[in-house]
Amino acid sequence: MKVDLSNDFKEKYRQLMGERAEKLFSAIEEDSQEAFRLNPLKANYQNVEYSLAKPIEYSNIGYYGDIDGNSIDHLSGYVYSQEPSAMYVTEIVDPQADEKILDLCAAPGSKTTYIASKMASQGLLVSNEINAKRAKVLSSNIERMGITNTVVTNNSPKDFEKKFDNFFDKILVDAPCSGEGMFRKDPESVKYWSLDYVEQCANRQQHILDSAYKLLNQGGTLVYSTCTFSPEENEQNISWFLDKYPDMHLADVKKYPGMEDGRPEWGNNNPELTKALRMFPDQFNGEGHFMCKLVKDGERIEPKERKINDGLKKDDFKLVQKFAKVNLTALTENNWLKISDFLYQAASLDNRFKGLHILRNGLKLGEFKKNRFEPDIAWILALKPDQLTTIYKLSQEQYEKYLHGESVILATKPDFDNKWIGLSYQDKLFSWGRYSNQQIKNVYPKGLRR
Ligand SMILES: C[S@@+](CC[C@H](N)C(=O)[O-])C[C@H]1O[C@@H](n2cnc3c(N)ncnc32)[C@H](O)[C@@H]1O
Repeated sequence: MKVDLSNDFKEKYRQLMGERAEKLFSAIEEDSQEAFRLNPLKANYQNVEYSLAKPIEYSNIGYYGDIDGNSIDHLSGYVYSQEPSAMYVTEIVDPQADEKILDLCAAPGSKTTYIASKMASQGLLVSNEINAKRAKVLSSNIERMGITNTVVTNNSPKDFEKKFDNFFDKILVDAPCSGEGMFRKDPESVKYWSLDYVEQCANRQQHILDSAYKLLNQGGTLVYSTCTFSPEENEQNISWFLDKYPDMHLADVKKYPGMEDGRPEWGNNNPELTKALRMFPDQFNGEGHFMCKLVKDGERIEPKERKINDGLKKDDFKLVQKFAKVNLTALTENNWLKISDFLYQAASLDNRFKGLHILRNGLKLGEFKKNRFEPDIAWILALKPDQLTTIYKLSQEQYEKYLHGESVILATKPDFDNKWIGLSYQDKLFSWGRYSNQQIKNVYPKGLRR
Protein backbone atom coordinates (compact mmCIF):
# COMPACT_ATOMS: atom_id res chain seq x y z
CA MET A 1 0.00 0.00 0.00
CA LYS A 2 1.25 3.51 -0.81
CA VAL A 3 2.05 5.33 2.43
CA ASP A 4 2.66 9.07 2.08
CA LEU A 5 5.82 9.53 4.12
CA SER A 6 6.73 13.19 4.60
CA ASN A 7 10.03 14.63 3.37
CA ASP A 8 10.97 15.46 6.98
CA PHE A 9 10.52 11.82 7.94
CA LYS A 10 12.53 10.52 4.99
CA GLU A 11 15.30 13.06 5.45
CA LYS A 12 15.57 12.30 9.16
CA TYR A 13 15.91 8.53 8.65
CA ARG A 14 18.31 8.93 5.70
CA GLN A 15 20.57 10.88 8.02
CA LEU A 16 20.23 8.35 10.81
CA MET A 17 20.39 5.11 8.83
CA GLY A 18 22.07 5.92 5.52
CA GLU A 19 21.18 3.49 2.70
CA ARG A 20 19.23 1.24 5.03
CA ALA A 21 16.58 3.95 5.29
CA GLU A 22 15.36 3.08 1.76
CA LYS A 23 14.73 -0.51 2.90
CA LEU A 24 12.74 0.80 5.85
CA PHE A 25 10.62 3.01 3.56
CA SER A 26 9.93 0.05 1.23
CA ALA A 27 8.97 -2.17 4.18
CA ILE A 28 6.50 0.51 5.32
CA GLU A 29 4.75 0.14 1.93
CA GLU A 30 4.29 -3.62 2.32
CA ASP A 31 1.24 -5.28 3.88
CA SER A 32 1.22 -5.37 7.68
CA GLN A 33 1.94 -8.67 9.42
CA GLU A 34 -1.20 -10.00 11.15
CA ALA A 35 -1.04 -12.35 14.12
CA PHE A 36 -3.15 -13.53 17.04
CA ARG A 37 -2.84 -15.15 20.45
CA LEU A 38 -4.72 -17.98 22.06
CA ASN A 39 -6.08 -17.57 25.59
CA PRO A 40 -4.95 -20.22 28.08
CA LEU A 41 -7.49 -18.94 30.63
CA LYS A 42 -10.23 -20.70 28.62
CA ALA A 43 -11.14 -24.41 28.71
CA ASN A 44 -9.71 -26.36 25.71
CA TYR A 45 -8.10 -23.13 24.60
CA GLN A 46 -6.54 -24.60 21.46
CA ASN A 47 -9.98 -25.46 20.10
CA VAL A 48 -10.18 -22.58 17.60
CA GLU A 49 -11.20 -22.36 13.97
CA TYR A 50 -7.94 -20.65 12.93
CA SER A 51 -4.86 -22.42 11.65
CA LEU A 52 -2.11 -22.91 14.22
CA ALA A 53 0.34 -23.99 11.50
CA LYS A 54 2.55 -20.89 11.80
CA PRO A 55 3.61 -20.44 15.43
CA ILE A 56 5.57 -17.37 16.51
CA GLU A 57 8.99 -18.47 17.70
CA TYR A 58 9.11 -16.50 20.96
CA SER A 59 5.52 -16.96 22.14
CA ASN A 60 3.97 -20.28 23.08
CA ILE A 61 0.46 -18.93 22.34
CA GLY A 62 1.15 -16.63 19.36
CA TYR A 63 0.50 -17.45 15.68
CA TYR A 64 0.81 -15.62 12.36
CA GLY A 65 -2.54 -15.13 10.67
CA ASP A 66 -5.62 -12.95 10.64
CA ILE A 67 -8.76 -13.35 12.76
CA ASP A 68 -12.33 -12.16 12.31
CA GLY A 69 -13.67 -9.88 15.07
CA ASN A 70 -17.17 -11.36 14.55
CA SER A 71 -16.19 -15.01 14.98
CA ILE A 72 -17.22 -17.05 18.04
CA ASP A 73 -13.51 -17.50 18.84
CA HIS A 74 -13.21 -13.73 19.19
CA LEU A 75 -16.54 -13.09 20.96
CA SER A 76 -15.91 -15.81 23.53
CA GLY A 77 -12.36 -14.58 24.23
CA TYR A 78 -10.50 -17.55 22.77
CA VAL A 79 -8.35 -15.35 20.52
CA TYR A 80 -6.89 -11.83 20.59
CA SER A 81 -5.47 -10.06 17.55
CA GLN A 82 -1.97 -8.69 18.15
CA GLU A 83 0.86 -7.99 15.74
CA PRO A 84 4.04 -10.00 16.37
CA SER A 85 6.44 -7.28 17.59
CA ALA A 86 3.95 -6.10 20.24
CA MET A 87 3.73 -9.67 21.56
CA TYR A 88 7.38 -9.65 22.51
CA VAL A 89 6.83 -6.80 24.99
CA THR A 90 4.87 -9.12 27.30
CA GLU A 91 7.53 -11.79 26.88
CA ILE A 92 10.15 -9.43 28.30
CA VAL A 93 7.81 -8.27 31.09
CA ASP A 94 7.89 -11.98 31.99
CA PRO A 95 4.86 -11.87 34.34
CA GLN A 96 4.77 -14.32 37.23
CA ALA A 97 1.62 -15.56 38.93
CA ASP A 98 2.23 -14.06 42.37
CA GLU A 99 3.38 -10.58 41.35
CA LYS A 100 1.89 -7.10 41.58
CA ILE A 101 2.05 -5.69 38.06
CA LEU A 102 1.01 -2.27 36.76
CA ASP A 103 0.33 -1.56 33.09
CA LEU A 104 0.24 2.25 33.06
CA CYS A 105 -0.87 2.85 29.45
CA ALA A 106 -3.01 -0.21 28.88
CA ALA A 107 -5.80 0.44 26.34
CA PRO A 108 -7.04 -1.24 24.26
CA GLY A 109 -5.42 -4.08 26.18
CA SER A 110 -3.37 -6.27 23.87
CA LYS A 111 -0.36 -6.38 26.18
CA THR A 112 -2.40 -6.38 29.39
CA THR A 113 -4.52 -9.36 28.33
CA TYR A 114 -1.34 -11.24 27.45
CA ILE A 115 0.16 -10.35 30.86
CA ALA A 116 -3.01 -11.56 32.60
CA SER A 117 -3.03 -14.84 30.70
CA LYS A 118 0.52 -15.49 31.89
CA MET A 119 -0.45 -14.74 35.51
CA ALA A 120 -3.04 -17.55 35.44
CA SER A 121 -5.66 -15.57 37.44
CA GLN A 122 -3.29 -15.03 40.38
CA GLY A 123 -1.39 -12.04 41.81
CA LEU A 124 -2.58 -8.53 41.00
CA LEU A 125 -2.61 -6.73 37.67
CA VAL A 126 -3.59 -3.06 37.56
CA SER A 127 -4.46 -1.99 34.02
CA ASN A 128 -4.67 1.76 33.75
CA GLU A 129 -5.75 3.98 30.88
CA ILE A 130 -5.91 7.78 31.04
CA ASN A 131 -8.46 8.19 28.24
CA ALA A 132 -12.02 7.45 29.45
CA LYS A 133 -13.34 6.11 26.14
CA ARG A 134 -10.33 3.87 25.62
CA ALA A 135 -10.53 2.68 29.24
CA LYS A 136 -14.04 1.30 28.53
CA VAL A 137 -12.73 -0.67 25.55
CA LEU A 138 -9.91 -1.97 27.76
CA SER A 139 -12.41 -3.06 30.40
CA SER A 140 -14.57 -4.93 27.88
CA ASN A 141 -11.55 -6.71 26.39
CA ILE A 142 -10.57 -7.83 29.88
CA GLU A 143 -14.10 -9.13 30.40
CA ARG A 144 -14.14 -10.98 27.06
CA MET A 145 -10.88 -12.75 27.87
CA GLY A 146 -12.28 -14.05 31.20
CA ILE A 147 -9.64 -12.26 33.28
CA THR A 148 -10.25 -12.18 37.04
CA ASN A 149 -7.11 -10.74 38.70
CA THR A 150 -7.20 -7.22 37.25
CA VAL A 151 -8.23 -3.81 38.54
CA VAL A 152 -9.04 -1.53 35.59
CA THR A 153 -8.52 2.16 36.33
CA ASN A 154 -9.02 5.36 34.37
CA ASN A 155 -6.44 7.71 35.83
CA SER A 156 -3.39 9.77 35.07
CA PRO A 157 -0.15 7.99 36.10
CA LYS A 158 0.39 10.82 38.60
CA ASP A 159 -2.79 9.84 40.51
CA PHE A 160 -1.07 6.67 41.70
CA GLU A 161 1.93 8.44 43.17
CA LYS A 162 0.51 9.31 46.61
CA LYS A 163 -0.47 5.80 47.70
CA PHE A 164 1.45 3.34 45.55
CA ASP A 165 5.06 4.41 45.99
CA ASN A 166 7.42 1.41 45.86
CA PHE A 167 4.40 -0.88 45.42
CA PHE A 168 4.67 -2.76 42.10
CA ASP A 169 7.04 -5.63 41.29
CA LYS A 170 6.75 -4.92 37.60
CA ILE A 171 5.55 -1.96 35.57
CA LEU A 172 4.91 -1.73 31.87
CA VAL A 173 5.02 1.70 30.22
CA ASP A 174 3.84 1.05 26.66
CA ALA A 175 4.02 4.73 25.99
CA PRO A 176 1.82 6.93 23.80
CA CYS A 177 4.19 7.69 20.93
CA SER A 178 4.51 9.10 17.42
CA GLY A 179 3.52 5.66 16.08
CA GLU A 180 6.00 5.31 13.21
CA GLY A 181 5.63 1.54 13.53
CA MET A 182 1.88 1.93 12.90
CA PHE A 183 2.24 3.71 9.55
CA ARG A 184 1.55 0.68 7.38
CA LYS A 185 -1.19 -0.77 9.59
CA ASP A 186 -2.92 2.58 10.01
CA PRO A 187 -1.91 4.97 7.17
CA GLU A 188 -4.01 7.71 8.88
CA SER A 189 -1.36 7.89 11.60
CA VAL A 190 1.11 9.37 9.05
CA LYS A 191 -0.97 12.57 9.08
CA TYR A 192 -0.24 13.27 12.76
CA TRP A 193 3.50 12.89 12.34
CA SER A 194 5.86 15.89 12.43
CA LEU A 195 9.27 16.63 13.91
CA ASP A 196 7.48 18.67 16.62
CA TYR A 197 5.07 15.84 17.40
CA VAL A 198 8.00 13.51 18.08
CA GLU A 199 9.37 16.06 20.59
CA GLN A 200 5.97 16.41 22.29
CA CYS A 201 5.65 12.65 22.62
CA ALA A 202 9.17 12.35 24.05
CA ASN A 203 8.32 14.98 26.65
CA ARG A 204 5.07 13.27 27.67
CA GLN A 205 6.88 9.94 27.95
CA GLN A 206 9.35 11.46 30.43
CA HIS A 207 6.46 12.46 32.72
CA ILE A 208 5.07 8.93 32.59
CA LEU A 209 8.52 7.46 33.30
CA ASP A 210 8.88 9.76 36.34
CA SER A 211 5.65 8.34 37.78
CA ALA A 212 6.64 4.76 36.94
CA TYR A 213 9.93 5.18 38.81
CA LYS A 214 8.10 6.21 41.99
CA LEU A 215 5.60 3.34 41.80
CA LEU A 216 8.21 0.62 41.22
CA ASN A 217 9.30 -1.46 44.20
CA GLN A 218 13.01 -1.89 44.91
CA GLY A 219 14.33 -4.84 42.97
CA GLY A 220 11.42 -4.39 40.57
CA THR A 221 11.47 -4.22 36.77
CA LEU A 222 10.18 -1.52 34.48
CA VAL A 223 9.62 -2.36 30.83
CA TYR A 224 9.48 0.65 28.53
CA SER A 225 8.22 0.22 25.00
CA THR A 226 7.06 2.28 22.04
CA CYS A 227 5.85 1.41 18.56
CA THR A 228 7.98 4.13 17.03
CA PHE A 229 11.52 4.31 15.65
CA SER A 230 12.54 7.82 16.71
CA PRO A 231 15.70 8.10 18.85
CA GLU A 232 14.11 10.95 20.87
CA GLU A 233 11.36 8.67 22.21
CA ASN A 234 13.64 5.68 22.68
CA GLU A 235 17.42 5.75 23.29
CA GLN A 236 17.35 9.47 24.21
CA ASN A 237 14.59 9.02 26.77
CA ILE A 238 16.33 6.00 28.28
CA SER A 239 19.60 7.98 28.47
CA TRP A 240 17.72 10.78 30.23
CA PHE A 241 16.05 8.30 32.62
CA LEU A 242 19.27 6.48 33.56
CA ASP A 243 21.03 9.80 34.22
CA LYS A 244 18.16 11.02 36.39
CA TYR A 245 17.76 7.79 38.38
CA PRO A 246 21.17 6.24 39.12
CA ASP A 247 19.56 3.30 40.99
CA MET A 248 18.04 2.10 37.69
CA HIS A 249 19.98 0.03 35.19
CA LEU A 250 19.32 -1.74 31.91
CA ALA A 251 19.04 -5.53 31.92
CA ASP A 252 19.79 -7.90 29.03
CA VAL A 253 16.88 -9.23 27.01
CA LYS A 254 17.01 -12.20 24.69
CA LYS A 255 17.11 -11.27 20.98
CA TYR A 256 15.71 -13.59 18.33
CA PRO A 257 16.69 -13.34 14.63
CA GLY A 258 15.57 -10.00 13.19
CA MET A 259 15.70 -8.25 16.59
CA GLU A 260 18.45 -5.64 16.87
CA ASP A 261 20.37 -3.91 19.65
CA GLY A 262 19.48 -0.42 20.83
CA ARG A 263 21.81 2.21 19.33
CA PRO A 264 24.02 4.09 21.84
CA GLU A 265 24.89 6.70 19.20
CA TRP A 266 21.20 7.61 18.98
CA GLY A 267 21.22 8.33 22.73
CA ASN A 268 24.07 9.68 24.89
CA ASN A 269 26.58 7.03 23.71
CA ASN A 270 26.10 4.97 26.89
CA PRO A 271 27.20 1.48 25.71
CA GLU A 272 24.53 -0.08 27.98
CA LEU A 273 21.92 1.08 25.45
CA THR A 274 22.80 -1.93 23.28
CA LYS A 275 20.79 -3.94 25.85
CA ALA A 276 17.61 -2.31 24.54
CA LEU A 277 15.85 -4.01 21.66
CA ARG A 278 14.74 -2.65 18.32
CA MET A 279 12.58 -4.19 15.64
CA PHE A 280 12.37 -2.61 12.19
CA PRO A 281 9.93 -4.02 9.64
CA ASP A 282 12.64 -4.44 6.97
CA GLN A 283 14.45 -7.00 9.17
CA PHE A 284 11.72 -8.30 11.45
CA ASN A 285 8.42 -9.98 10.62
CA GLY A 286 6.25 -7.40 12.40
CA GLU A 287 5.40 -3.71 12.50
CA GLY A 288 8.36 -2.50 14.54
CA HIS A 289 8.93 -1.64 18.19
CA PHE A 290 11.46 -0.42 20.71
CA MET A 291 11.59 -2.05 24.14
CA CYS A 292 13.92 -2.33 27.08
CA LYS A 293 13.98 -3.73 30.59
CA LEU A 294 15.11 -1.53 33.50
CA VAL A 295 15.77 -2.84 37.00
CA LYS A 296 15.65 -0.84 40.26
CA ASP A 297 18.43 -1.59 42.74
CA GLY A 298 17.65 -2.70 46.29
CA GLU A 299 15.73 -5.33 48.24
CA ARG A 300 12.01 -5.73 47.65
CA ILE A 301 9.83 -4.10 50.32
CA GLU A 302 6.58 -5.97 51.16
CA PRO A 303 3.79 -3.38 50.81
CA LYS A 304 1.43 -3.33 53.81
CA GLU A 305 -2.18 -3.89 52.84
CA ARG A 306 -5.06 -2.13 54.59
CA LYS A 307 -8.34 -3.78 53.66
CA ILE A 308 -11.51 -1.97 52.77
CA ASN A 309 -14.91 -3.02 54.07
CA ASP A 310 -16.43 -5.50 51.61
CA GLY A 311 -19.92 -3.95 51.94
CA LEU A 312 -21.68 -7.34 52.14
CA LYS A 313 -24.61 -8.28 54.36
CA LYS A 314 -25.67 -11.78 55.46
CA ASP A 315 -28.67 -11.75 53.14
CA ASP A 316 -26.41 -11.02 50.17
CA PHE A 317 -24.50 -14.24 50.78
CA LYS A 318 -27.77 -16.15 51.04
CA LEU A 319 -29.00 -14.85 47.67
CA VAL A 320 -25.79 -15.80 45.86
CA GLN A 321 -25.70 -19.19 47.57
CA LYS A 322 -29.27 -19.78 46.48
CA PHE A 323 -28.30 -18.92 42.88
CA ALA A 324 -25.20 -21.13 43.05
CA LYS A 325 -27.04 -24.13 44.51
CA VAL A 326 -29.12 -24.46 41.36
CA ASN A 327 -26.76 -23.25 38.67
CA LEU A 328 -23.17 -23.98 39.72
CA THR A 329 -21.27 -27.08 40.78
CA ALA A 330 -19.24 -25.08 43.35
CA LEU A 331 -18.94 -21.54 44.67
CA THR A 332 -15.83 -19.74 45.92
CA GLU A 333 -16.60 -16.98 48.38
CA ASN A 334 -13.23 -15.31 48.69
CA ASN A 335 -12.58 -11.61 48.06
CA TRP A 336 -16.22 -10.74 47.53
CA LEU A 337 -16.90 -7.04 47.31
CA LYS A 338 -20.23 -5.25 46.98
CA ILE A 339 -20.31 -1.88 45.24
CA SER A 340 -23.82 -0.39 45.12
CA ASP A 341 -25.91 -3.39 43.92
CA PHE A 342 -23.07 -5.18 42.14
CA LEU A 343 -21.05 -8.11 43.45
CA TYR A 344 -17.41 -8.59 42.47
CA GLN A 345 -14.81 -11.19 43.22
CA ALA A 346 -12.25 -8.47 43.84
CA ALA A 347 -8.73 -8.54 42.46
CA SER A 348 -7.77 -6.34 45.41
CA LEU A 349 -9.39 -5.17 48.64
CA ASP A 350 -6.52 -2.80 49.36
CA ASN A 351 -7.73 0.64 50.43
CA ARG A 352 -4.98 2.33 48.39
CA PHE A 353 -7.39 2.12 45.46
CA LYS A 354 -9.83 4.46 47.20
CA GLY A 355 -9.90 7.74 45.30
CA LEU A 356 -8.92 6.21 41.98
CA HIS A 357 -11.46 5.92 39.17
CA ILE A 358 -12.06 2.17 39.07
CA LEU A 359 -13.95 0.65 36.13
CA ARG A 360 -13.65 -2.95 37.24
CA ASN A 361 -12.16 -4.62 40.30
CA GLY A 362 -11.61 -8.28 39.46
CA LEU A 363 -14.52 -10.32 38.23
CA LYS A 364 -18.02 -8.85 38.12
CA LEU A 365 -20.18 -11.71 39.38
CA GLY A 366 -23.58 -10.09 39.08
CA GLU A 367 -26.23 -7.79 40.45
CA PHE A 368 -28.54 -7.92 43.44
CA LYS A 369 -32.10 -7.30 42.36
CA LYS A 370 -35.19 -7.45 44.56
CA ASN A 371 -34.80 -10.75 46.50
CA ARG A 372 -32.66 -12.36 43.84
CA PHE A 373 -29.21 -12.38 42.33
CA GLU A 374 -28.60 -12.17 38.57
CA PRO A 375 -25.23 -13.23 37.14
CA ASP A 376 -23.19 -10.95 34.88
CA ILE A 377 -21.82 -11.79 31.41
CA ALA A 378 -18.28 -11.36 32.85
CA TRP A 379 -18.85 -14.36 35.11
CA ILE A 380 -19.84 -16.78 32.36
CA LEU A 381 -16.83 -15.68 30.32
CA ALA A 382 -14.58 -16.65 33.24
CA LEU A 383 -16.31 -19.92 34.19
CA LYS A 384 -15.22 -23.34 32.94
CA PRO A 385 -17.89 -25.79 31.65
CA ASP A 386 -17.44 -28.14 34.63
CA GLN A 387 -18.40 -25.32 37.02
CA LEU A 388 -21.94 -25.10 35.60
CA THR A 389 -24.81 -27.50 36.23
CA THR A 390 -26.38 -26.95 32.80
CA ILE A 391 -24.95 -26.03 29.43
CA TYR A 392 -27.02 -25.72 26.30
CA LYS A 393 -25.19 -26.09 22.99
CA LEU A 394 -26.69 -23.81 20.37
CA SER A 395 -26.96 -24.72 16.69
CA GLN A 396 -25.56 -22.20 14.21
CA GLU A 397 -29.03 -20.84 13.52
CA GLN A 398 -29.87 -20.51 17.23
CA TYR A 399 -26.50 -18.88 17.91
CA GLU A 400 -26.94 -16.28 15.18
CA LYS A 401 -30.45 -15.44 16.40
CA TYR A 402 -29.26 -15.24 20.01
CA LEU A 403 -26.45 -12.82 19.11
CA HIS A 404 -29.11 -10.74 17.43
CA GLY A 405 -31.14 -10.50 20.65
CA GLU A 406 -33.72 -13.23 20.02
CA SER A 407 -34.74 -15.92 22.53
CA VAL A 408 -34.37 -19.64 21.73
CA ILE A 409 -37.59 -21.63 21.56
CA LEU A 410 -37.06 -25.30 22.34
CA ALA A 411 -38.97 -28.12 20.63
CA THR A 412 -39.18 -30.25 23.76
CA LYS A 413 -39.40 -29.37 27.42
CA PRO A 414 -36.09 -29.99 29.21
CA ASP A 415 -35.95 -30.29 33.01
CA PHE A 416 -34.09 -27.06 33.73
CA ASP A 417 -36.96 -24.93 34.86
CA ASN A 418 -36.06 -21.37 35.90
CA LYS A 419 -32.37 -22.01 35.66
CA TRP A 420 -29.55 -19.81 34.51
CA ILE A 421 -27.79 -21.93 31.94
CA GLY A 422 -24.47 -21.56 30.17
CA LEU A 423 -24.84 -21.10 26.42
CA SER A 424 -22.13 -22.42 24.17
CA TYR A 425 -21.47 -22.46 20.47
CA GLN A 426 -18.73 -24.66 19.02
CA ASP A 427 -18.07 -25.69 22.63
CA LYS A 428 -17.24 -22.13 23.75
CA LEU A 429 -19.25 -20.54 26.54
CA PHE A 430 -20.23 -17.03 25.52
CA SER A 431 -23.40 -16.05 27.40
CA TRP A 432 -25.88 -16.89 30.10
CA GLY A 433 -29.40 -17.84 29.10
CA ARG A 434 -32.45 -17.70 31.38
CA TYR A 435 -34.68 -20.75 30.93
CA SER A 436 -38.41 -20.65 31.49
CA ASN A 437 -41.52 -21.95 29.67
CA GLN A 438 -39.66 -23.91 27.00
CA GLN A 439 -37.63 -20.85 26.06
CA ILE A 440 -34.12 -19.64 26.67
CA LYS A 441 -34.69 -15.95 27.26
CA ASN A 442 -32.14 -13.63 25.74
CA VAL A 443 -29.94 -11.98 28.36
CA TYR A 444 -27.04 -11.15 26.01
CA PRO A 445 -26.05 -7.54 26.81
CA LYS A 446 -27.48 -5.08 24.28
CA GLY A 447 -24.07 -3.51 23.68
CA LEU A 448 -22.67 -6.86 22.50
CA ARG A 449 -25.51 -7.88 20.19
CA ARG A 450 -24.89 -8.03 16.45
C1 LIG B 1 0.56 2.69 22.74
S1 LIG B 1 -0.95 2.96 23.49
C2 LIG B 1 -1.09 1.59 24.55
C3 LIG B 1 -1.38 0.30 23.87
C4 LIG B 1 -1.65 -0.84 24.85
N1 LIG B 1 -0.55 -1.02 25.78
C5 LIG B 1 -1.91 -2.15 24.15
O1 LIG B 1 -1.00 -2.96 24.04
O2 LIG B 1 -3.07 -2.38 23.74
C6 LIG B 1 -0.64 4.23 24.62
C7 LIG B 1 -1.79 4.63 25.52
O3 LIG B 1 -1.34 5.69 26.39
C8 LIG B 1 -2.43 6.55 26.62
N2 LIG B 1 -1.93 7.89 27.05
C9 LIG B 1 -1.99 9.05 26.37
N3 LIG B 1 -1.46 10.05 27.11
C10 LIG B 1 -1.07 9.52 28.26
C11 LIG B 1 -0.46 10.05 29.44
N4 LIG B 1 -0.14 11.33 29.54
N5 LIG B 1 -0.24 9.20 30.46
C12 LIG B 1 -0.55 7.90 30.35
N6 LIG B 1 -1.11 7.35 29.26
C13 LIG B 1 -1.36 8.14 28.23
C14 LIG B 1 -3.18 6.57 25.31
O4 LIG B 1 -4.53 6.94 25.52
C15 LIG B 1 -3.01 5.15 24.81
O5 LIG B 1 -4.13 4.35 25.12
